[in-house]
Amino acid sequence: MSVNVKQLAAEKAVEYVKDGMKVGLGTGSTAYWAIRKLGERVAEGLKITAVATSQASEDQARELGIPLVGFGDIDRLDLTIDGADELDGKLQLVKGGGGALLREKIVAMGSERMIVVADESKAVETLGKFPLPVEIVPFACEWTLSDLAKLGCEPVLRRTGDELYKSDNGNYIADCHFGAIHSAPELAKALQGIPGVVEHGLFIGIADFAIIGKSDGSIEVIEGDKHR
Ligand SMILES: O=C[C@H](O)[C@H](O)[C@H](O)COP(=O)(O)O
Repeated sequence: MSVNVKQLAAEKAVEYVKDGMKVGLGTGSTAYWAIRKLGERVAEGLKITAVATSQASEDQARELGIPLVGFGDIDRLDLTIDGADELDGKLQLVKGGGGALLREKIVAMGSERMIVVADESKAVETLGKFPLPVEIVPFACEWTLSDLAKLGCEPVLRRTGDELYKSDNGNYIADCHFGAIHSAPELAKALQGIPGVVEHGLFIGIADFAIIGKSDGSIEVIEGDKHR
């Protein structure tokens, strides 16, 4: 029987959730399994409150009866569990394949701890094979795309069918094909200098550790280089 590596990693991470915790719910096909498991534990009596990083995760949590709170009702979270599109040995991440990077970054940075859950295909030596998602405002997006291209990438506006994709925040996502990213901090700084950029999918020094599910049924833990 083949192992569901995403489920394996996600369910391991949920073991870190304890009674009374305020939890950030990630987005994507791996976070989905974490939310599902949390729903089971809540049904068994686990007492937590949660915030979600996307409409999809919020809907899933609500269906499962996970108690959701507004951001005005809490200041910080204890733990966020979220997926990643790529992660390297320093636990620098590329996120945003599902378009949720802005909310994910707000939630992860407002958490005492962030656990990344992923399958082994996400662990890479050098970031950049997965095009870096960058959330940009629709206003003057052509200029923003041209500023992004000057950083050495080919930016492509994400689409859903014939329509331009819009994030939960009403913004566009530019998928930026940089190739190998040799200095993520330098690139992050340059991206932050572009006025039309709302946020980018590089998560540096944010995650505490990653739980990687492997097809042989084992898990690997990668410790982060957290400096926040
Ligand atoms: O915007 C989406 C998120 O950053 C996801 O956590 C990321 O794309 C990984 O998703 P998945 O677990 O589906 O590969």
